[in-house]
Amino acid sequence: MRTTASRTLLHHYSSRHFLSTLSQNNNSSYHTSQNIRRASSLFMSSSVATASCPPSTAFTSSHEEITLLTQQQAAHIDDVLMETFSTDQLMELAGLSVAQVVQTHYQLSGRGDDDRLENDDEGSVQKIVVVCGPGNNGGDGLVAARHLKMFNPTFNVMVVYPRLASVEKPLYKRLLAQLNMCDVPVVTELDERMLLERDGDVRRRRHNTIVIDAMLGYSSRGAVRE
Ligand SMILES: NC(=O)C1=CN([C@@H]2O[C@H](COP(=O)(O)OP(=O)(O)OC[C@H]3O[C@@H](n4cnc5c(N)ncnc54)[C@H](OP(=O)(O)O)[C@@H]3O)[C@@H](O)[C@H]2O)[C@H](O)CC1
Repeated sequence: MRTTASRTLLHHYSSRHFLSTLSQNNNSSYHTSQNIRRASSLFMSSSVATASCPPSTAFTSSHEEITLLTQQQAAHIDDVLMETFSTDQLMELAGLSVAQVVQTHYQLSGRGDDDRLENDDEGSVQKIVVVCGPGNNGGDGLVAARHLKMFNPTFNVMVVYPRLASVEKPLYKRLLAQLNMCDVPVVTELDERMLLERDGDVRRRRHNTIVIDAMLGYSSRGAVRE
């Protein structure tokens, strides 16, 4: 029974990532998709997800109904998966799927030959900023940034990693080396000017930046601190 549930959970792992993030951060920058809704119903029908606290529902800005997991439920699902899968594997799946949902939702297509984004109108996306915390949730963000860049090298992706210096684990060192290989800049502070495509180019200021919140997952404790 546990193996079957485990397989279902793994298959939809990344969608859980979205769900738990949404439940923990009311101001999450993530948007939902049909995939997430489908995954949520699968989660809730799995024996692993039947925790003492029942799941709740919420609506996104586009009025899609989604199921939310509590911090405890999300951690429990990871505990079950960690009996069989490594952190690297789960992180890779979570980050890849975040990248896929962002690309699909925002219909990102990269730049045309003339160094402009295709469909360069007011709704186009100029930059993707992934803000990463010091834990595994931040690791998911590092993976998502890499995949977005690999989907299309012309995507303007950057990582903000405020506690970069305190991250000692070999896993994070590898993830950072991979970002370096892919030419994704990693900074510890976000300077507002980084959000502009070109200094002094007023036209480009109107365009959008996607901010992916990968700061805190289910191990978040108390009020947010530096
Ligand atoms: N099986 C797994 O573990 C996997 C989890 N995944 C994702 O990772 C998160 C859970 O990861 P975890 O490392 O346990 O923790 P977090 O990323 O949520 O954050 C822990 C760090 O955050 C700091 N922290 C905690 N509370 C606060 C706060 N209020 N303000 C600022 N900083 C905070 C904490 O810092 P300390 O100073 O207390 O050490 C930790 O460093 C899970 O949600 C999944 O998204 C992966 O997908 C892979 C598998």
